[in-house]
Amino acid sequence: MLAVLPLKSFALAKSRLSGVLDASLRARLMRAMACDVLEALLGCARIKRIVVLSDDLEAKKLACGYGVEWQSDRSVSCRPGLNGGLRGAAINFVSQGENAMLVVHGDLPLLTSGEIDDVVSAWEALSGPKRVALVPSADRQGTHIVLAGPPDALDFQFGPNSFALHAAQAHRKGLSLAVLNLAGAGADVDTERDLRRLTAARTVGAHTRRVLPDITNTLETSHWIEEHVPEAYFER
Ligand SMILES: Nc1nc2c(ncn2[C@@H]2O[C@H](COP(=O)(O)OP(=O)(O)OP(=O)(O)O)[C@@H](O)[C@H]2O)c(=O)[nH]1
Ligand SMILES: O=C(O)[C@H](O)COP(=O)(O)O
Repeated sequence: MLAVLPLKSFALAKSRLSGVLDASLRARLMRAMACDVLEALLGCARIKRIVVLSDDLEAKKLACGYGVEWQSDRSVSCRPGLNGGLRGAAINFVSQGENAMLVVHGDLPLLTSGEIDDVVSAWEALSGPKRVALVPSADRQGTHIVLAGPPDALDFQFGPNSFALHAAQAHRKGLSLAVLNLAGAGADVDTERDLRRLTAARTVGAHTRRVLPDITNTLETSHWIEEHVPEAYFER
């Protein structure tokens, strides 16, 4: 099984956390989560090929360090963004004879090799020429994992409401579909609320766990400021 880990530039990642974490801590967090996801993929025996898809040279270095492949968005697609890059990569994988493609997002620090294995098993249990397994976010708005066979079976529609869009597309195209609700894979890190959940979680990946003390400190400091420094003190 081929797995693709798409990564936006670490310096630009997690922009929705810019109100709570500074740029350097956001980049460290994203890098750590990507390492944990890569290690979960490497720990799953059924994953035989891993490709990091990113225009970021730091992500390229990370891929090389783990001995996995790297492809740039730009080299596989002229359409910018996550969906364009994944579509271009999928078309190339079809021409290379790959029969399926597992897309796993990089901001899933609770993901385990066992959950990846569950997704592959659910997909393998489907019948029909075109099969798709989806793992939605815990709130069922986003999609965190897609396993599509053949790789171009689904047009990727990551963005707002992506789970409903992916499921509706699969239905419209007559694809066999499996949906898995998974605790680790369902938990990404986009908002301050997600960060607070992450600091309280028990089974966080080892790399992300090492960044948590600094995140906890930052959250506690901003909480202290909110409690003790009245809004009126801030210059407008
Ligand atoms: N290759 C590639 N990966 C991307 C791109 N945009 C997002 N990703 C990756 O797709 C996955 C899901 O991304 P998001 O949840 O939107 O994360 P994000 O873009 O860092 O978060 P925000 O900046 O807060 O929107 C993560 O692994 C990202 O690194 C892109 O343009 N190209
Ligand atoms: O579906 C998506 O676009 C991404 O996975 C982000 O999902 P989210 O809504 O859980 O952030």
